[in-house]
Order: sequence, then C-alpha cells, then structure tokens
Amino acid sequence: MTGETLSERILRENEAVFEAMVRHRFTTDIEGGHLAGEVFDRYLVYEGAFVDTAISIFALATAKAGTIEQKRWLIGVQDDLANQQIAYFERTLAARVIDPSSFNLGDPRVKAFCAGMLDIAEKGAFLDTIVAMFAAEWMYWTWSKRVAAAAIADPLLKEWVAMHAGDTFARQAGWLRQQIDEADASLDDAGQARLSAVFGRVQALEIAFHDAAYGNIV
Ligand SMILES: Cc1ncc(CO)c(N)n1
Repeated sequence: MTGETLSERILRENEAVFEAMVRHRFTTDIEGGHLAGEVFDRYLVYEGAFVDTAISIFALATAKAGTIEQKRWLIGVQDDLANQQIAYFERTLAARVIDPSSFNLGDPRVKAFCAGMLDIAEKGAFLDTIVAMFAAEWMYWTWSKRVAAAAIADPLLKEWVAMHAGDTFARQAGWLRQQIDEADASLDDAGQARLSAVFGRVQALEIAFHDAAYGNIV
C-alpha cells in the first residue's frame, strides 16, 4: 500500500492536463487584468448554458445516490446552482446588455463539454458523476483561489471569481473529494484507473470549452 488516497492518485495521474487548465489564458487574462470584454460576454453565455446543464447532472447524481445524507447534500448543490448561480447570470447578462443569440451556442467545443458531462451523468455510475464534477469544481476552486488575490476591476467578474474561491464552493468541491476517498476501498485498480481517466477527459473538455470563449476556431 502506498498510503495514497484515490483523489490523490487521480490528481497525480492528471497533473499535466490539470495544470494546463488552471493556467489557461482565460485564468491568466483575468489575473493580469486584461480579459477582453467580448471574451467575458461570450464566456457568460456559454457558462450559463453549462450551469443549467450542471443542475441536471446533480439531479442525476441525486437519483443514483445511495444514502439520504448524499441526497440532501446534492439537493443543496442544485439549490445553490438554480438560485445563486443562475441568478448571477440573469443579473449579469442584463447589466452587460448581452444578447445570447449573438453568440454561437452551437460551438462544437461548448456542445462537446456540456453533452460530454451530461453523458457521464446519464450513462455512468454515481461515482463517475462525482468524479466528473470533482474535476470541474476542484479545477475552478484551484484557479479562482489564485486569481482572487489579484485586483479585478470589473465588479461582476470579481464576484464570479470570488464565488468560486469562497467557502461555500470550497466545501462543495471538498465534499466531492471526500465521496471519492470514501469509495476508494470498494474499487479495484481497474475501477480506480477508469475514474482517473474520467477526470482527465473532463479537463481536456474544459480546456476546449475555455478556448471557445475566445471565439471561432481558426
Ligand atoms: C466550465 C466550468 N467548469 C467548471 C465549473 C465549476 O463548477 C464551472 N462553473 N464552469
């Protein structure tokens, strides 16, 4: 035995792709104070579509959860997404006068990410969905903590980063990590390797999704 937890193994095996994502230019542009307004607008439209999808993903996880404690927690996550996060998009799109139809929601990188995540939740087991959302949330928490220390002039952008660097989101990401580590003992090596591959696939989809915020494929 190495004494390594499953979440540690997953993060170790996917370190390169995880680092590439948390250093994506979308994050370094915010950190450097030079994210273009048009990129932020396009991101908001794409991201709003993903957060809506995430409600469905967590609903599917709720349906597949084994205990009432897990169901209660996951219902709380859905509540947060539907009432805090979606409310943020409603306010922000109105404040920035963004017309979603002026952006290409059919961008294959956005569709691949949303459909790919939903597919894991629909076809996969409970833990597959937990790992997919751990990949998404641990990654957002990691870069947001770093970037929140920088001066962010735009109050709506600052709020979005602060939301993902804050305690509520950190607890959500930590809960997902704990679910993975509690399931560790019940999985053989092949099962663990399969979950690690899910984490890596999600990071690759995330990189393409954030590339899409910069516009057309050239
Ligand atoms: C694209 C994307 N990935 C991950 C997260 C974190 O849940 C998010 N809000 N959006």
